[in-house]
Amino acid sequence: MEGTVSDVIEVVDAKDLVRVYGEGDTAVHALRGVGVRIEPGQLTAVMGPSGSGKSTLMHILAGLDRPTSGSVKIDGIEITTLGDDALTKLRRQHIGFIFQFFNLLPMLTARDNILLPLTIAGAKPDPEFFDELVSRVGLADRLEHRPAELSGGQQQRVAIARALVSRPTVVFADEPTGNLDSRTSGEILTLMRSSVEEYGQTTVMVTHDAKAAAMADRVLYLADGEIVKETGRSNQHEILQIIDTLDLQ
Ligand SMILES: Nc1ncnc2c1ncn2[C@@H]1O[C@H](COP(=O)(O)OP(=O)(O)OP(=O)(O)O)[C@@H](O)[C@H]1O
Repeated sequence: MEGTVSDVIEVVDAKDLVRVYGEGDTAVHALRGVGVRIEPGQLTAVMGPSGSGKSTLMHILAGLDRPTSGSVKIDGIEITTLGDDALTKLRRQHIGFIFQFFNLLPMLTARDNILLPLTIAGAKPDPEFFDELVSRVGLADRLEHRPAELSGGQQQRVAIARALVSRPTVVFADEPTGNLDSRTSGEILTLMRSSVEEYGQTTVMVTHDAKAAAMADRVLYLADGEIVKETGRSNQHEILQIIDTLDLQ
């Protein structure tokens, strides 16, 4: 039967991911057989010590890098075998990005930065959703400012709105609070949590921040290229214990 609950497709379904950088004696095994399934509407945090493979995993799941072997499906589409053009198109349609250093275009206003994914895709914004999004991220009176005229927190809000504006299948965030003070980090995390609650936005976030992980529905812990542990929502005590064990900070 088609369309039954059992047909629900994972937003992200990755199997047996291996990523080796370099060759021979100098080869680095960044991922050693990682499998991840992400269900819709969840905030997943990925934690682990420096060099454990978090960014490598995120880049491969997001189609920014290719695995040495293994499979990644986004919304049921196998992306590891797509050609470059098809992969670029898939990223535009299905994926939003939030980076540690914001990655805004300096010559564009906040408005044009937010609209960029739609502009590139030749799509028109839904004016109602745009207004709602801009007010949710608190930028209604900053839309005509350029990034240099905005604080770090405001720049990250622009980046969040840019990631959400096309209603992507999944948002990947790489240490979104890594370059912000603790108060601003808290505001940004609250905003990311609310995009999960309000818009059902599936989000995967690499983070070193225990507060960020405590807001997640699920936390995956990587060590030396493997997933070594997984915990559920807001189990701060357990998260802190694991951070201690893995010597993350
Ligand atoms: N382009 C590359 N060439 C060679 N080795 C690489 C490359 N990118 C990453 N690595 C290596 O792969 C391993 C995993 O790196 P990765 O950046 O994924 O770790 P991470 O957990 O994100 O670290 P951090 O928390 O410090 O950002 C590391 O040993 C790293 O040095």
